[in-house]
Amino acid sequence: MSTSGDTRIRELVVTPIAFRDPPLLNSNGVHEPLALRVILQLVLEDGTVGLGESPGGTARLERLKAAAKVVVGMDVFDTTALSAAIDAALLPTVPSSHERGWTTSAVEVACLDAQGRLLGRPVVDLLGGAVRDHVPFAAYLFYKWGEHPALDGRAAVGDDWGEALDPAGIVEQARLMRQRYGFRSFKLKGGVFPPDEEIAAIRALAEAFPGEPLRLDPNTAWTVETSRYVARELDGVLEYLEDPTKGIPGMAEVAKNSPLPLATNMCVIAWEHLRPAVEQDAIQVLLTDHHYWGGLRRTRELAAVCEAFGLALSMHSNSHLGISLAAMTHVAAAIPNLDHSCDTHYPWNSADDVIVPGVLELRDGAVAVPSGPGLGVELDHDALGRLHRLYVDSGMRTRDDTGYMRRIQPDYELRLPRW
Ligand SMILES: O=C([O-])C(=O)C[C@H](O)[C@@H](O)C(=O)[O-]
Repeated sequence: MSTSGDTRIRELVVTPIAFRDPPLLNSNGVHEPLALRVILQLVLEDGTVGLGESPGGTARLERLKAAAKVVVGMDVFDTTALSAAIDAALLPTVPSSHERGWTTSAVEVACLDAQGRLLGRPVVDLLGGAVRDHVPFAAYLFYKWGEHPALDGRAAVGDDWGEALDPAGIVEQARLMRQRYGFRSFKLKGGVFPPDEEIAAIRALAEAFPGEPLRLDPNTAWTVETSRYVARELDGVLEYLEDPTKGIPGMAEVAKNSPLPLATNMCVIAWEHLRPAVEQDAIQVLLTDHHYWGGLRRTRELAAVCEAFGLALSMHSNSHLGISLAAMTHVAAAIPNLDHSCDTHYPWNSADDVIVPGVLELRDGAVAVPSGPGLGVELDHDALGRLHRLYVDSGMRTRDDTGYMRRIQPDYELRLPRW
């Protein structure tokens, strides 16, 4: 452990990868057979390497490559200056601060991993220390097909989760999640079937898992009126209702009469959204996500802002691998006012991870905070190479749930709100 070496950044290696994803349904369509991420290796002059992970797709990949040019020669401990430099480089072509946040966040995580390795301390210690040694996660339930159908000469691709297209299927999926990972709270991704069918699925879950926290997230598939109806029907059954309708004003309309707290990771996704959301009392729970809130330290700051305004905290996830799970776990461990278990897609994707197995385990519905230096996880270079080749060979460059759905069901129409 030493910081007496040269802590300037020599290189940021940016590697796009693809990994297997099941046919999970949502209000935009269905997950494709592959999901995309980008893996970062931040190499310091003294040879220390910090890891980061970002959602993939051409736009995010190109921005990370632009960031890689900016960071060379800067000090890895200078994260404020690093984020400002990346932000300034992206500003002319990326006007949205939310969009720029995806890039600065991924680089900040790699910096904190490198800092932790240099200091011999886990990242959570750089965020103020752990207030919990295990972070609780919720089982992320999806309506899903039993397999990706045969397409373009490719055979059908099944998995060991099976089909879930009705309340019984969702309860069965929840039982498997409980059996395999011990989850003690459940989130259902809705917006797929008419609201009464999704209400029935939530009631079936409540009966199968009495007293355990439940959430429903239709990703803005409903009108204000439908959202109010569902909130009334599920009063006393859900811990919160997530993004039932679009936008801060729409959510505020629903919140006026909702007996349930409303949560979001869609209408409050950047600092400038906090003020109107609070003024209009549009949400009661914010799902943080370090991937777009500017990194782990900014997420810790966001938690303090939420505390000041009486907003409860949960955590959002997208299809991700172990570097992201480690980062999510460290930051969640450092937030005193984390009121709800965090979301994670990890059970759907962990078979294809890029980290050496053994550190991150979902057990009893929680992940133990890694105690090794930095994020506490090591890169599996063979796995990275394999998943990079899969990316190159697949030709897939952007996520397109709607386009994929249309190829399978040509009459599929994207409508938000749908009901
Ligand atoms: O909570 C959310 O909105 C998400 O998790 C976004 C994801 O893209 C989810 O909808 C998915 O994986 O289909």
